[in-house]
Amino acid sequence: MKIKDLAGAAFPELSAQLKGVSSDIEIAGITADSRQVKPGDLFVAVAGTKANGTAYIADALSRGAAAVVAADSTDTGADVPVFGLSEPRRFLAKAAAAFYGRQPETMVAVTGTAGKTSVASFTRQIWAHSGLAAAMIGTTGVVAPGRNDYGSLTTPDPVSLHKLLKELADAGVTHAAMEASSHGLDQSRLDGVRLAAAAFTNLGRDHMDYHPTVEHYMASKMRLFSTLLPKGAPAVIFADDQWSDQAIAAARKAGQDVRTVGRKGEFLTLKRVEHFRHKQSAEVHVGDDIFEIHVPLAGDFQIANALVAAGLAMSTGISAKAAFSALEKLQGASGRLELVGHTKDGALAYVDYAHKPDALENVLTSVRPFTTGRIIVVFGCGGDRDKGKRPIMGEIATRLADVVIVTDDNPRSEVPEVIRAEIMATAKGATEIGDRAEAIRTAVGMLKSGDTLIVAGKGHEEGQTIGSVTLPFSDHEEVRKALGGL
Ligand SMILES: CC(=O)N[C@H]1[C@@H](OP(=O)(O)OP(=O)(O)OC[C@H]2O[C@@H](n3ccc(=O)[nH]c3=O)[C@H](O)[C@@H]2O)O[C@H](CO)[C@@H](O)[C@@H]1O[C@H](C)C(=O)N[C@@H](C)C(=O)N[C@H](CCC(=O)O)C(=O)O
Ligand SMILES: Nc1ncnc2c1ncn2[C@@H]1O[C@H](COP(=O)(O)OP(=O)(O)OP(=O)(O)O)[C@@H](O)[C@H]1O
Ligand SMILES: N[C@H](CCC[C@H](N)C(=O)O)C(=O)O
Ligand SMILES: [Mg+2]
Repeated sequence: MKIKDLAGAAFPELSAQLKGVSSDIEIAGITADSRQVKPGDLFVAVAGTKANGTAYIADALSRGAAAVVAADSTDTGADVPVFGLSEPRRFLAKAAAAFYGRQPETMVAVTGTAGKTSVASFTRQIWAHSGLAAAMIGTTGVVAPGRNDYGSLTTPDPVSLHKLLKELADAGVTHAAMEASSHGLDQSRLDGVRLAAAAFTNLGRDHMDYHPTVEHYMASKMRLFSTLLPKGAPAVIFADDQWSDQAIAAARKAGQDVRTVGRKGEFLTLKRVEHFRHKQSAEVHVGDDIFEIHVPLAGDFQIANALVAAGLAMSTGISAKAAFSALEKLQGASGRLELVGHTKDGALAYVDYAHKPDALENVLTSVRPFTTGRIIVVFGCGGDRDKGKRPIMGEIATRLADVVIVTDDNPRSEVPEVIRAEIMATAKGATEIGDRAEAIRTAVGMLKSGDTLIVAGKGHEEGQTIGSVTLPFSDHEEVRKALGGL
């Protein structure tokens, strides 16, 4: 593809700079990582959290880059043009979209602190229930007809993302739901995606290592409405969160068709909810119609997620009736309050991905109504991530559970004992067991009839990162092994 076609109408700033021979430069590929440059590639130098890509222009050139885009145009002395653009990350996304050229025709994105993976997964399931070839892209990876790949980032970098979207479109996928993380939005990872609708779930404390303030965190999330979703497109917003009004205001300001869902929702109004052990039923009003919905999952928050997903599906052509009937067969996203097994006398063991305060609070509150005995929780906090959440989570665990075991999550480059001590500081009466497998065995061994065990923080993850090494580890497997050994 020629660089002039890549720039095209999508990036007038670059088109304006292209003249003469440089506009005919043939681009073989695009990357923002100099180490991945192959001869003929376009290297886009972006500023990151650890390094600035401009420092690697020389490296990219030595590997055969055909052109470079950076924040400033500089003369490299080499026979390769360096185009200066004010927003290289945004260009990277637009260029990747143009380079790969195709995406599933109908795409939606969901943002929020908690519930993104669940909503993306439920939306895919509702579409699939209506016979559509549907996919989801998020924390748990990629799920599409005939495809289930484990993932690493919640929102992939733009080059991987658009390569994936083309693959999905080529494989016949027409509908895709993706997660928009605050990092992804802030770093313009999905600026090249054409969205038919978008959603907001809620805002809580997370990623305060990355965002200087909560307002910055919220503003990053709001880019989904203010910058990415086209004017007039449906914006599905969960109405019962304390940040809902701000999200509604952002979407209204951007001229979108705001559709609120929840108890205060006007598009889908939640009336009555009944919680059972493994399922919930609710009454939902849609205009003048009243529906009884049944969701075969535990956890109050799953009703909220199900409504947001139904709102997205209905905003992309699915009828209310079809959306709600699909909810009856919903499968939870892997590791989201997932019942992994039970003891012989019926104590339940769940694996959950709560790794931030609100999520932990929600999950522990959700299991209380059906726990006649004790709630036992095993959790830790990841290293190299927001340290401020550790004491908050310690307090929540001891307030809402009866037995708390503090263990390791992914310590990464941090000293595990230090992370645990920061949690233990507020977790009065908690037991500390660093080895996660041993912590799970101990907790399972304590279970008596009526108890509920929550192993929180790692959900679907299949490894544990200690230092720079990731060893195979699965909470599911450890819980099953421990239950089997009883
Ligand atoms: C903090 C963060 O978001 N980092 C992501 C970001 O890296 P960065 O921009 O900070 O990179 P950097 O190391 O400062 O380097 C700057 C630039 O120089 C380039 N470089 C660097 C070295 C070199 O030799 N040559 C070179 O060209 C890099 O490729 C990069 O383009 O861009 C990279 C490429 O897209 C990502 O891989 C990387 O994710 C790291 C691995 C990460 O852990 N991210 C997490 C925090 C994350 O994004 N999480 C969110 C939210 C999760 C949730 O749901 O809660 C997610 O969407 O997954
Ligand atoms: N709507 C919700 N409100 C509050 N807590 C929720 C909600 N949905 C899920 N949770 C909690 O958050 C955890 C993660 O859920 P999910 O994976 O769907 O969210 P996410 O936004 O994708 O999270 P992440 O950013 O970590 O990928 C769940 O295991 C549960 O504990
Ligand atoms: N996407 C999140 C996942 C955190 C999961 C938790 N197990 C941890 O390692 O902290 C992050 O990278 O911050
Ligand atoms: Mg997620």
